[in-house]
Amino acid sequence: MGTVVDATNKEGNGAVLGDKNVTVVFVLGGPGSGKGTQCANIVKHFGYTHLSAGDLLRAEQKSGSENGTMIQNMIKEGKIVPSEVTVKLLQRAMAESGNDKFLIDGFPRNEENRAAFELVTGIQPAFILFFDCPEEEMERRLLGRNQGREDDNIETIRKRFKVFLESSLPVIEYYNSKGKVRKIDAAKPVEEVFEAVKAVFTTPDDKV
Ligand SMILES: Nc1ncnc2c1ncn2[C@@H]1O[C@H](COP(=O)(O)OP(=O)(O)O)[C@@H](O)[C@H]1O
Ligand SMILES: Nc1ccn([C@@H]2O[C@H](COP(=O)(O)OP(=O)(O)O)[C@@H](O)[C@H]2O)c(=O)n1
Ligand SMILES: [Mg+2]
Repeated sequence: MGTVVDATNKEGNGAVLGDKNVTVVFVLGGPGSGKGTQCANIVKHFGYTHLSAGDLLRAEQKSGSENGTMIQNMIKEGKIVPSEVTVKLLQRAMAESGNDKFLIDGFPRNEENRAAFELVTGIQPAFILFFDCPEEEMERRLLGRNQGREDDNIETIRKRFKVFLESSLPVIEYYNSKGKVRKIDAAKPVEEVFEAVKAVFTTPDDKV
């Protein structure tokens, strides 16, 4: 059964994706678990469009939007931006992509994100790719990421870990109870992690 995405474009001119059937995979895992890295690989092999909620928020902040200062403050504190903002950015990016298969990376990060996306788009994810990685390894990766991000400092990293445990893990548990989580050992080298990811995307049940 298909899902109708009634996405609204920048000018608010209504349905852009029309009645396209869309497939959404949520890509979750702690900060530094390798979500962005693996999404780039999945895009090359499986024809998905990668939408990183964090990247969309950073772009919105830099574009001088009225929400710019709020977004910057939330990111600096490792807090989760209200869903109203993030869901709109995701909807717009989906509509503009022209694709019908999406990896939504770093979203939903809390129950509010999850419920708002479902309510507004009516979309249920095909499955959840969960990158499981110990905190020490994630910390090491974030401190070495070198992308000039304002939140990759030890103070903010600790806050992001706390938010992950308190707000994001319960969302993963929610989907796990529905049998939708595909858990990957993300502590291994990039190529090995991708082998496990490929297996998920080529398993018949999940061939989407
Ligand atoms: N399997 C891995 N082993 C070692 N380093 C990794 C691995 N996956 C990603 N990295 C590195 O760790 C950092 C965080 O990865 P990234 O994909 O940005 O994670 P996330 O989007 O989950 O925060 C980057 O510098 C990336 O190059
Ligand atoms: N759904 C989301 C995703 C990110 N964010 C914000 O953006 C920050 C960076 O998210 P990200 O996904 O780019 O970070 P990583 O997990 O990739 O390191 C988060 O710590 C939040 O402050 C958000 O508010 N809501
Ligand atoms: Mg990322």
